[in-house]
Amino acid sequence: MHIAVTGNIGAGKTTLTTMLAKHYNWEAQFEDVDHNPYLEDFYKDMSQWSFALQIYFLGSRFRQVKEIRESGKSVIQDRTIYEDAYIFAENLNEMDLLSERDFKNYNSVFNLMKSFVSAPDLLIYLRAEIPTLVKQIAKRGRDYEAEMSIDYLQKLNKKYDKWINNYSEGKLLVIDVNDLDFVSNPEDFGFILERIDAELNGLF
Ligand SMILES: Nc1ncnc2c1ncn2[C@@H]1O[C@H](COP(=O)(O)OP(=O)(O)O)[C@@H](O)[C@H]1O
Ligand SMILES: Nc1ncnc2c1ncn2[C@H]1C[C@H](O)[C@@H](COP(=O)(O)O)O1
Repeated sequence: MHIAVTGNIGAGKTTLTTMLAKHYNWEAQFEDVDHNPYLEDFYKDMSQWSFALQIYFLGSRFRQVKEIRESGKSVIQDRTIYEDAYIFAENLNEMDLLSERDFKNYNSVFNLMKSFVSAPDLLIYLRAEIPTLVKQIAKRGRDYEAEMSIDYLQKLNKKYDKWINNYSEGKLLVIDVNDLDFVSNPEDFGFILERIDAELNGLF
């Protein structure tokens, strides 16, 4: 079984993925952030590093998909390969931070990879408004994310909502996390578990 947690930067994906992996005894697959060779440079100069970063994330995400498929285990994944292409790369192109030529090149690789990728059995979307995202990004405190603009987060949020509204590849659970503190409030975590259990029952 393949479960994936999706959502904008700071929505709580890594935190929830960790908690769910522990609760259900699933294996967790996390994003390649701490050892990512481009991320810090990307935030300093998006235009210069966007293509290199997108190719890096694409490769790393495809490796995860391959591992999930080959493992035969129940795996929960922190962010999907679709988000790299449909949210981040597309947005960078629209912001003129990823050239037409590089975006075309990127998409031809992504489309090739996509034919080998199966959608997760369950996609959990953590929907968060900008103030929630800003608060949680600050709480996490990565130096290179400190200057992230509201405009960038807003554009990504719009893309997420559009993508999720049209998502039909598999089961989808949308959780509004604006008023949920699943980190320190067991009732809020319980509410999320109830909703996931209902979806999982429908899978088998
Ligand atoms: N619903 C929540 N309530 C309280 N704190 C949260 C919530 N979701 C995330 N956080 C906190 O916000 C920060 C960012 O969360 P994180 O899981 O790293 O987000 P993401 O992986 O989506 O970027 C972490 O410090 C986390 O503990
Ligand atoms: N495909 C991507 N393009 C640009 N930036 C990306 C991409 N995937 C992840 N990121 C960034 C956003 C955050 O700064 C870190 C970690 O993501 P998070 O949503 O906080 O887990 O990587």
